[in-house]
Amino acid sequence: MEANTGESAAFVLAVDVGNTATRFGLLDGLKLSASWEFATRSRMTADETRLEIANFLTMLERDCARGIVDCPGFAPESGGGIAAGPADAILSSVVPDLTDVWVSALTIECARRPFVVGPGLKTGLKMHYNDPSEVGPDRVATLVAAREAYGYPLVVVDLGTTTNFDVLDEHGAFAGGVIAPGLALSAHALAQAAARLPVIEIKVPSSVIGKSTREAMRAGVVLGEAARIDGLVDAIEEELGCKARVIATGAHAAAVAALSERIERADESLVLRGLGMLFALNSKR
Ligand SMILES: Nc1ncnc2c1ncn2[C@@H]1O[C@H](COP(=O)(O)OP(=O)(O)O)[C@@H](O)[C@H]1O
Ligand SMILES: CC(C)(COP(=O)(O)O)[C@@H](O)C(=O)NCCC(=O)O
Ligand SMILES: [K+]
Repeated sequence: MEANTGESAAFVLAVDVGNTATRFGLLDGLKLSASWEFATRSRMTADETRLEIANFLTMLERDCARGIVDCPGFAPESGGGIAAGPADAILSSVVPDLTDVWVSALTIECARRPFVVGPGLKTGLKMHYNDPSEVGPDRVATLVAAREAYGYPLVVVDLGTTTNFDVLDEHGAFAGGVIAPGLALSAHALAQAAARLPVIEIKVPSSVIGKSTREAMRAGVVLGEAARIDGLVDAIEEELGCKARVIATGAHAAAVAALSERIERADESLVLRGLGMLFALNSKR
């Protein structure tokens, strides 16, 4: 097998393994041309993982041919597609049990080892965490893209399995952050702990004073999340000693951004774009 020489292929496959969802991105340089998401399973064989990669690439070829995805170089008729690549990949996994299986599958599918975000990979980000190896690689990739797009000081609120806040200080360094239960997790915790509380769908309630069990729970979970974000952002700014821009990302970003006073906008593809930037940074000689 070829070693990863840093000689770049035309396309880079980015993989973001989250606790709830796994995302693929097809990167054409720093441009995210296409993405695809599927539910993370707690156990997957290397063969099943290869199948997910193959499915994504096959679907991309079809979508390019149909003009659904605008990535001309990936279309088989222009010499792109599966036969031509991608020969390079970069992985972020916050599920340690799945990391090895993804590395094996990507190594086989791309014929060289993928870059893995973690200790040893250049990020260009100064980390003020007691043990920087503790920081989730998704947070690192998110911040790399967010810093480029929005500058600093900055707070990125990632509304996924957890609601985590990633803070860039006035020098653009990772100052640390906050990890709180995510929206679905909060809703499930309520249902699990109290016999009369149902599992609710995450939706914005029509009023903060709930007139039914479900509406009251939605106020607690969804409106509560927005209030928590606004309150914590104020506290973060106080501790930083300066004002910061606030961007939301993750599955629930758009819904919560609309409810928050402090979130300026939702930007869902930060992790995948950050992976593209990290790939570029590390494949340069
Ligand atoms: N197919 C799905 N299955 C379960 N949860 C989903 C699904 N699609 C969206 N969600 C919601 O998205 C959240 C996960 O968001 P995401 O940003 O993908 O997180 P992660 O990066 O942690 O996997 C879940 O907590 C849930 O509320
Ligand atoms: C904070 C996280 C659980 C977020 O994961 P996600 O919600 O995206 O699945 C993940 O980044 C993680 O496991 N981090 C390690 C702990 C830390 O960053 O301090
Ligand atoms: K998250």
